[in-house]
Amino acid sequence: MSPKTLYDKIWDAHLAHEADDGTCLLYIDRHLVHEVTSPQAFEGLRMTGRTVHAPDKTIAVPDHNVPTTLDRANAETMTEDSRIQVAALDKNAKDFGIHYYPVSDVRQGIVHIVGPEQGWTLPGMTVVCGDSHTATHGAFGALAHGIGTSEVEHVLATQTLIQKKSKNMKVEITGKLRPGVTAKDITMSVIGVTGTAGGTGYVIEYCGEAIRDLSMEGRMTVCNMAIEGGARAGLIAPDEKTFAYCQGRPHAPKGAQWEAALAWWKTLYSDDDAHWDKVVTLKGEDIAPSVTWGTSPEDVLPITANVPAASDFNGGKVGAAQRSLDYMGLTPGTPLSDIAIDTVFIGSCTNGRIEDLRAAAAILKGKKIAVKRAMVVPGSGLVRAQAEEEGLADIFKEAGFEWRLAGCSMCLAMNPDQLAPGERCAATSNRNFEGRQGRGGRTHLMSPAMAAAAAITGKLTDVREMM
Ligand SMILES: CC(C)[C@H](C(=O)O)[C@@H](O)C(=O)O
Ligand code: SF4
Repeated sequence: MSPKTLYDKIWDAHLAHEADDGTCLLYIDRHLVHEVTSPQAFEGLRMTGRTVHAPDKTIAVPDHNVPTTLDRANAETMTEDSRIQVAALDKNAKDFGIHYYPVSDVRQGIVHIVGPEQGWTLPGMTVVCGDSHTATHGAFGALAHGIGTSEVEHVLATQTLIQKKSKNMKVEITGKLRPGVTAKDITMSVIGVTGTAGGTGYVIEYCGEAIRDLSMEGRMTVCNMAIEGGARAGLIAPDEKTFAYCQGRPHAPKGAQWEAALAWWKTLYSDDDAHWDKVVTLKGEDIAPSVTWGTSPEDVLPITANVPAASDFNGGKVGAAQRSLDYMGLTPGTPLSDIAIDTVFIGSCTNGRIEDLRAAAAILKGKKIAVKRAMVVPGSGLVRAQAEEEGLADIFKEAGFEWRLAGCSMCLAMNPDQLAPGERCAATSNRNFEGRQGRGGRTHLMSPAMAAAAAITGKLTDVREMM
């Protein structure tokens, strides 16, 4: 048998049909659904009198539009559009009999946090969702990627997806990370090297000692941003940490089924002599705590660097860099650590898990914030409950953070948590596009520990100075 990558293995195991031109039909194991990209898909089913083919493999949760304030049961705080989308999901989940975690359920949260938490996401699966950050689930060695609304309808109706195979890309992070350097710094640094188009046409497998050393939470952070590097999906081969994370989760297999699953999962790795179409290698020790300065995730630098000038870039990027600098209101040559910020946002499917909250709380313990506002938005109700149990919520509140309910929140301006024009935010999310957190808002992406450090000093800060 010819050697295969992990991606090849999962692909082959799910291939239902291959046409002469290479167009394939893949079987889908898990379909995650949120309120933004599903209303027309369910409407399409209704109009053609179809049902959901595999309701037991279809999981829905509202996340993007939901307010995160404690009074959110009072829908007054929602816009009309938001209310309509959430109400549609409530109705569709009920009408079509799929698994559902409504706003009132403690398990509600960001779809990419709820899936793994509930044991829906497992190694070797194909996982899709009408959402680009479905890449997150690749941390389990699942082939997971975003799909469009018409594809959501196709998967609902058939539990299959039409796909063309991507190429194989290996991103290896060798050796150990230095203190203060996290999964977020890895994934941002990779995009700094490859650019936002470097992964286009590829499925990335992240590997190497620094990746193996990461917790499952950290691995999810890394895979979450594969899409920002242009890749179709990001993957990490499952290992003992993956199996331990999955075992005992509500929807993970049990007993003999667990043993059978485990036997298959243990075959899920890239063979030694598998073919890679592209390879990128970074040394773990070279990665620094990083922040973005511009309006693309590739605009990333170590916190010790200065704001670049447009002339530092070549060709096509000069104009984009100038536009970014203007939008961000930054002067070339300014040390990044001199940039004052107004707001801190800790949350999102990139960094809204318990380990992220622990990392931020460790920096904040006994300190007070020096910014106008700061909020922690746990990625799910269960993350929130655990953080309360561990005393993290008290640390945040005593520091001056707002302690919110779960949702996408200020990751994107689809709910009441938004930046005002010109407001500058240290954010743990994954996109720093113009207007992403609110019209005219300015986003600097970083790790939870770095965001906590920024909250204390009121400016972008090297977390290593606080450790
Ligand atoms: C709203 C949704 C379709 C979108 C996505 O696909 O990623 C959102 O989650 C985002 O992060 O921009
Ligand atoms: S938290 Fe942000 S990136 Fe993640 S699904 Fe929600 S809006 Fe998209």
